[in-house]
Amino acid sequence: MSRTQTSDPATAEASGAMIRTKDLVKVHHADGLDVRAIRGIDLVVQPGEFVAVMGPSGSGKSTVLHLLAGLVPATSGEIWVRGNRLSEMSEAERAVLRRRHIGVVFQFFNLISNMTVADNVELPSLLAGTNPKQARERRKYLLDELGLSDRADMSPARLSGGQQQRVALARALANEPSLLLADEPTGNLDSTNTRGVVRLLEQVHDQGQTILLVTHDARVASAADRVISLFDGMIIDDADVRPAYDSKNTIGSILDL
Ligand SMILES: Nc1ncnc2c1ncn2[C@@H]1O[C@H](COP(=O)(O)OP(=O)(O)OP(=O)(O)O)[C@@H](O)[C@H]1O
Repeated sequence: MSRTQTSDPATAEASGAMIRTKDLVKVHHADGLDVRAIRGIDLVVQPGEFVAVMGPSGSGKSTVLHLLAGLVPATSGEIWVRGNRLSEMSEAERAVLRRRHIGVVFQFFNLISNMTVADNVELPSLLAGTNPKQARERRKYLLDELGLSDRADMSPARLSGGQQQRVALARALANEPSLLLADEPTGNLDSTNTRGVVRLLEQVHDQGQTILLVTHDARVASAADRVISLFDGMIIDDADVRPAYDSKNTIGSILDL
């Protein structure tokens, strides 16, 4: 069922959307060239939704995530996250919004190599003022769920790309963010580890957190409530793939969990 007609930004603001964009445009400037990466996106994501963003290489998926995380400014148009208009916030205010409410996993994991895996995962909780015992328990739970408990005391620099990617996901989820933004969280993973990540995303979703992730993997997209297809910087399809807020139905059988 196409739902592009129902994503009305005006309605969404009144209904407390987690994400709202209006006429969002992003032009990258590089080597004297202008690349129109995002060409007018109106998007509404409600709290608790699990949204997968798909599309061919270069269609603008990563750019959308960076914009929503407030890491790059829009060329024109507006973005609201949890009702905060990103363009009206300072850099520092956007950093606070991310630290308190948004977990981000990008293709470059930005793990700190002179800290252990455990410390990397605990850091966001400690920065947010969580007590150390709780931060440790949350870290243990996440690393266990992602099959990384035996790597806790190592430097991330000594892990494989797929392991680093899972550490980055654990770090993003440490604070139980109300919004998870993830770029290809299973891109480097074999099917066993993909199942582990999807299982964790299902749990996060069941707890009511909002997820917006970019994926090329149809198995991961099957876990979502909604799949948005980008092409040439525009949304060309926006479809409910299963009843919203019913995350316990088909994914188990699809992934043979
Ligand atoms: N920092 C940048 N400077 C210049 N152009 C950029 C920059 N980042 C992205 N682009 C261009 O913007 C367009 C969209 O890129 P983006 O990375 O968002 O696509 P994508 O759908 O995530 O691709 P992929 O699936 O390959 O990661 C591409 O044409 C890309 O070359």
